Amino acid sequence: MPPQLPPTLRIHHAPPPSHKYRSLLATTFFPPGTEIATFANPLLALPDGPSMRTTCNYCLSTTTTSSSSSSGRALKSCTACKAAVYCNPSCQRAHWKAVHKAECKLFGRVREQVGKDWVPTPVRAVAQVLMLLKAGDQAVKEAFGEGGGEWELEGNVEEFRGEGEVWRDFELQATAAVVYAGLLEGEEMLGRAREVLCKIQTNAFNRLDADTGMAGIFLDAGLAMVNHSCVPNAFIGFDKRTAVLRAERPIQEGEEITISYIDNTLPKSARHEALKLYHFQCDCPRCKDDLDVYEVCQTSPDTPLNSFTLQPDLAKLRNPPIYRSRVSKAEIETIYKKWQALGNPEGDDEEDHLKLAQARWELCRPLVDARMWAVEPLPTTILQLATSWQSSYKMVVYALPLVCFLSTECDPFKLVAPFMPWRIKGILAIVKLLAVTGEFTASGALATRCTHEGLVGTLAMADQVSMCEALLRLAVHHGSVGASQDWEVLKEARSMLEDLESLVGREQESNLLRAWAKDPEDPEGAAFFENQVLRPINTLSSFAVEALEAMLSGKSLVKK
Ligand SMILES: C[S@@+](CC[C@H](N)C(=O)[O-])C[C@H]1O[C@@H](n2cnc3c(N)ncnc32)[C@H](O)[C@@H]1O
Repeated sequence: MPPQLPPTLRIHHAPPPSHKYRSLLATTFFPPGTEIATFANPLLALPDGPSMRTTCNYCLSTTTTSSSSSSGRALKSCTACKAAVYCNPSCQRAHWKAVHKAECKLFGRVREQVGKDWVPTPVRAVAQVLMLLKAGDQAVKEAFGEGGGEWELEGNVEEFRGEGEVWRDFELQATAAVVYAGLLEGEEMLGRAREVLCKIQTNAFNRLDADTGMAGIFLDAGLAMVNHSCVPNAFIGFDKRTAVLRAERPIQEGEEITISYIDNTLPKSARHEALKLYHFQCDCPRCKDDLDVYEVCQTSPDTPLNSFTLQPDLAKLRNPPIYRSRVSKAEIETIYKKWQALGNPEGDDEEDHLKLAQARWELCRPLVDARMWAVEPLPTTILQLATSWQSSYKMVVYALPLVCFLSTECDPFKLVAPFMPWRIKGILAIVKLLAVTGEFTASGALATRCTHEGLVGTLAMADQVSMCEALLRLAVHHGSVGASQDWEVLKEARSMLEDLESLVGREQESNLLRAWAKDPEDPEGAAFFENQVLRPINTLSSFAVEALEAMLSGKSLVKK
């Protein structure tokens, strides 16, 4: 079947000298959070090479062990190649029909030649395309064939060819794909394989899984027409084998739809470095005026949506930190470059991790002094520490102020729309830690697990169950807007909320929170949220920086 575009979208051809070529336009108005289109029949959808034994190779649902799927059932290997795995027979049949029939023998060749049972993702993707072209697949021919048809993908081949090292790497990968696909290695075939690889690099989206972090690639000929902006009006979410394009901001009928190909909250030079892969000069407003996250947030049409969030102070979202001018944009670029150059520690040595965290924090010092919490690399530095503390016996309680801080002082400025999946994940992180501290509080163990009196006192006074319920109501509300109903994080939030609602003896609190969730202006409900949820979360958040400073300077936490 030739590719088809959903009726909510149309293609616009930009006249020269624009290098944009084609773009996607909306055929109707989309309010923030609404679904623009789904893409359920991709040309390519594959898990990342190393995770192909723990991910269903057809529907791409993930699992943490090789022996059990997320539903508790074992993933079954293809009996012929023993490399591709599936969560059920219908996924296996569908994959066989879609591509595995052509690629199954590839894994035997790989095993024979390099002794592995997986292939790097781009190599497998190119091999799949070459085999589908050979099999005469119509949609793949239109996207990858030569002849400049309407659906032929942009490959920026000449630009890639001009990049010495990148091109040499492409040549190696293309050769491997041809060999593993069992095709004849003539110059024509190798040339075709290189071109396919250029098209995949330019048009496939990284299928980053918000639940597991595992990536893979996804390529749909229609979705591939969407251009980039560092202040996009849309974003893509993945639900197994389907990509969903959603509005991030209001989109008018006839307006171009844009997404961000990269992490658009990084400083300008880091964004441009990441965009090099796509060979164009970004001239979006964030790039033109070198706006930082606070400046983008200030003018975002989505700011009012935050009135039902953990940062409902819209004036704060519209006013950047007062000391912001103390750190110039050039200084931020330098900090970011030095921070990146620090790299990652090898191995699990605690000392090495601590030293690196100290060096990162010291580099961020000017941002800390200017209270520019949402400017990278500061939020990532805090997130890395929060993540490692969450699983540390000694530090788990101290992770709580950090995640509260990220959800109140960093995320709302970086990702203004509250339904963005990473913001919802941040809220769930608070709930999970409150479940731990709630148990410590109930069993009397809190004071022995934490020496910070302010933290212990706040938790002792707080109604941690109501805090969890309010947070879950926020997560369920925004998760239902910005993600699919099958999103694991949303399902988890729903089930936790059900458990809390069924607790006896807290009907009054639950009723107040239900009233607040239905109408955030409800006076009693709003007052309850303000006093019992927002206030303790802000207090916890206020301990984050001192906890970080104390821990990173090797002091135990000062008693307050
Ligand atoms: C995924 S494709 C997008 C569709 C593309 N415009 C086309 O007609 O095939 C990515 C390529 O589109 C172009 N592109 C994307 N965003 C752009 C932008 N903001 N300005 C100029 N070109 C852009 C670049 O050539 C990039 O490599």
